[in-house]
Amino acid sequence: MNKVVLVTGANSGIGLALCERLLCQDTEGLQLCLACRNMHRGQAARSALLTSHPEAQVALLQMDTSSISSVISAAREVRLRYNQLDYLYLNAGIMPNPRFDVKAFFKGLFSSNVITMFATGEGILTQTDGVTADGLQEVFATNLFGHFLLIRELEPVLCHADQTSHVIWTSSSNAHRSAFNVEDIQHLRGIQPYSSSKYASDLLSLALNTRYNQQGLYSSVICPGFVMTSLTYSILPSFPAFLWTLLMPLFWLIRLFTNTFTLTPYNGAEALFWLFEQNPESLNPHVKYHSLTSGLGNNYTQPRKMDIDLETSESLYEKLLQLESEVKKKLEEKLK
Ligand SMILES: NC(=O)C1=CN([C@@H]2O[C@H](COP(=O)(O)OP(=O)(O)OC[C@H]3O[C@@H](n4cnc5c(N)ncnc54)[C@H](OP(=O)(O)O)[C@@H]3O)[C@@H](O)[C@H]2O)C=CC1
Ligand SMILES: CC(C)CCC[C@@H](C)[C@H]1CC[C@H]2C3=C(CC[C@]12C)[C@@]1(C)CCC(=O)C[C@@H]1CC3
Repeated sequence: MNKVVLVTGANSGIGLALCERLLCQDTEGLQLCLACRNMHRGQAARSALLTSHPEAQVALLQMDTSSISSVISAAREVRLRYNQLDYLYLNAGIMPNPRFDVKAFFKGLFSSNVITMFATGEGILTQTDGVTADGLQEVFATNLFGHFLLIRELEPVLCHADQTSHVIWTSSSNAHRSAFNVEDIQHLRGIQPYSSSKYASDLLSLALNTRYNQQGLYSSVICPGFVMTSLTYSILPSFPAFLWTLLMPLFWLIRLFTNTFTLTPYNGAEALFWLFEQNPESLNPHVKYHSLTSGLGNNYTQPRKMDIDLETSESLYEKLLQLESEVKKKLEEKLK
């Protein structure tokens, strides 16, 4: 039986590396669906995958996770194309207008927190958020809410009594409880929308397990480590990509102290790939699976307990359900 795998944000970085790794492992038994907001970039990714795996079944799906109508019509298309979805990788993500606090960085360099700073980016990154056409905070809509809506819309192909399905979130070590407020789930009143959205994905994954395990749907979260992609390049916009490459020897050195410097999309996709091979029923809903790379360059996956609780995850879930019904009502009125 072919396994059907849908990946959001599949046209670049960690998402594309995951697709490449999945096809390397099993070209013929997979039906890959690349969900991309930009079809030109999606086409380029599909062509690259088919060049290295000409026999593979790779489909494209247009979806902008920040747009309610786009998610709803993409989900409708998925329901038409497939009877069952085995894996749903929720990987698309943004960190818009990042601000790198140089002063805090140098202060952190000479503190006892230096390893944590390099592993999580804690204390040195803030962002300025935008607002989507639907009136939602952009980071929340893209990284979390669009994906939540997608799961809800895909229930008929994800929930089967006799078969399990696995939803896998690309979260982050930058997901901090301190950045999240359950009274402000969109992070309207803060300067760390990225961290808030990733912490919310950790909470949501737990709530999904509570509500859906009996229907065969399981959810897990991973952290890819620090990976050089367009998302990280944008943190220092005046720093051209080749300068990042020049810094690689320094990063390899740092890797001797923190195995979270996975650096390449291939390494960063390790935990995503590892989860593909696991029985979802055997996984712990309270842990995050980290992609790690040792000083010698060996990749492995390590579970680490998350700083989350059931009560907050349930409150978040209720608020997401409420927002879902509000946005759907608005959409119906617009279509009338
Ligand atoms: N790089 C790192 O160090 C880390 C990354 N992560 C997470 O990994 C995930 C992948 O990021 P990464 O590979 O690094 O970065 P990339 O920028 O390379 O990949 C992000 C992907 O998400 C897509 N995307 C962005 N916005 C939307 C949208 N509105 N609708 C649909 N797709 C969208 C992008 O598409 P497009 O090409 O059109 O922009 C792109 O394919 C993200 O969730 C990120 O938060 C987590 C921890 C560390
Ligand atoms: C010599 C300097 C130019 C080195 C600067 C390094 C920092 C820019 C990076 C150190 C740890 C990195 C990190 C992230 C971004 C870049 C760093 C702060 C993330 C926050 C990116 C997004 C994530 O989801 C988690 C990453 C953690 C580590």
